Amino acid sequence: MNNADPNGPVYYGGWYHLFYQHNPKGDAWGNIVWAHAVSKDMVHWRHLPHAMVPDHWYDSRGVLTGSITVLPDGKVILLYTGNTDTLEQVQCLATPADQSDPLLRDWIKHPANPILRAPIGIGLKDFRDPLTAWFDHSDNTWRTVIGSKDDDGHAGIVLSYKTKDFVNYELMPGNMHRGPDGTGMYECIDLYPVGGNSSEMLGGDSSPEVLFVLKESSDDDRHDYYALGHFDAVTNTWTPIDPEADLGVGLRYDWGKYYASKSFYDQAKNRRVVWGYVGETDSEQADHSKGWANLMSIPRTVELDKKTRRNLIQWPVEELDTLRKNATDISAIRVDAGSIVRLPLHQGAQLDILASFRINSTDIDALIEADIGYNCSTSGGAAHRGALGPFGLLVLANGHSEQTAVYFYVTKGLDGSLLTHFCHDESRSTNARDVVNRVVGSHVPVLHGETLSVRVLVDHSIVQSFVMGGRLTATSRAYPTEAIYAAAGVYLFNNATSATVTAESLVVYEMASAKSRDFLADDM
Ligand SMILES: OC[C@H]1O[C@@](CO)(OC[C@@]2(O[C@H]3O[C@H](CO)[C@@H](O)[C@H](O)[C@H]3O)O[C@H](CO)[C@@H](O)[C@@H]2O)[C@@H](O)[C@@H]1O
Repeated sequence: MNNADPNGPVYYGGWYHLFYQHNPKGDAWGNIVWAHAVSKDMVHWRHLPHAMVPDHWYDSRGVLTGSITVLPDGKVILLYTGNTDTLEQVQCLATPADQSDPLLRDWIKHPANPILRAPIGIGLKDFRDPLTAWFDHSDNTWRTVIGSKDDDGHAGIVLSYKTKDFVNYELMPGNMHRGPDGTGMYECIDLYPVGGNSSEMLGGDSSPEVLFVLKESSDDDRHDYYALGHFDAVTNTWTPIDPEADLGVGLRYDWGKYYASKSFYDQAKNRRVVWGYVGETDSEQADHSKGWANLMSIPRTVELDKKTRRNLIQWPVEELDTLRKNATDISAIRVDAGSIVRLPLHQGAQLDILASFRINSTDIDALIEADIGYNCSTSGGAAHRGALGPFGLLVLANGHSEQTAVYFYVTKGLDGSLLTHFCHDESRSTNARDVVNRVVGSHVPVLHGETLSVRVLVDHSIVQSFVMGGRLTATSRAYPTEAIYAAAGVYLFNNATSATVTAESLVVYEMASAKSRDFLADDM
């Protein structure tokens, strides 16, 4: 994509539109325009000409991230951050030149731009990424929020504005939310309801079971954090349901390489879909050599986990299943402690793997306590052997030099409680030396009677895992040099010392390529 953030995703005119931050002149950040692609299914994409380019003093250093709002009368509003000639971040408005064009190809920037500048006390470079607006019935105004930070405490803050015409804005008193000290600049804020009948912000669903997701992209550590909370429109405040899991310190959309996500409400299927971008973990020199950098994640539906009410569920959109072909069912394989099993597949580079595991219960019962304090990132990766883990899959693996391990690791407390972790170990994913390889992941809720399940999407240089039905996700980049195409294999492994594991269900689909291309007249 050269370069990054999804911008203004929207379903309009029968098309899914995805705009994104793009550098037409290189693979590194710079010369930022809104590139534009459309799709009927979010799988097969058609590229259109750039939608928004820097051509005014107020966005000459980049048309930065923003959003699209479709008003009830069909009017389309585009809000974005302009990076001015002095690198000040200002908010700008654009509308379609021809609203009857379902492709939304041409945009007109409003003559009053910039329509909003940073308020007193806010850094001129800390004011960006306006959110899709929603209507507040209490005073009949439109609301949007913009991310920033409070330098006193280095805490992320959510600034909210009201407007009647999208040209004039009023800053609402206080912050909708201030994160814990140290969270830093909140980029690309998102806010939406979950748990009720609809995840549409507009119009809302005021039933008591509704919670509001507040999400921020943390400029400091480049992870997407979210928290569940209550949103009070009257006081204009969002409050986390659990202060220990406040925004920027607890839950993440993804534990791997995934950033600057943005969701939209898909009225065609009454679902909320979220996009994030996946950066490179090799060197800038490698980006220059291959001539491109960064890609968009698989679009995911996002909803409240109604069983726990403590986390979200993210899952690849169902349309992705249309790429499936050649299923191999290898269910009911027993994997003894310390063993590895190669799966009989034709290729391992484009796969959709669905697996569920169960640990032999007598092995668990026989233990008094095991590996409490386990941490994916610091406990030694897939090579570290514990009593009840690691076990799972090796993908993009050739059996000797390269593999990316995706695995469970279960610990047992003295009180008999089990805690399940899911991790990606990238440390052996490539023979190349210019790559930042990590072990990433976290603990994931497993309820009584549930098997340990994971769906792994493998696509050449990217591995995306959806764990326990989507309660946790992890995305890794891998740059295998030998474990490629037909030489890329998949293995089951069990590196636990004291547990036999059964892959109760294991189905592997080969995946077709999506073959995106430029938009042609025939596509209409
Ligand atoms: O493309 C701008 C949008 O991207 C976001 C979130 O990804 O901000 C990223 C940010 O950093 C980029 O620019 C830096 C140079 O200024 C560069 O070092 C970095 O690698 C890039 O990702 O872009 C703004 C503007 O430059 C900067 O303040 C951010 O750190 C989003 O917030 C922006 O709208």
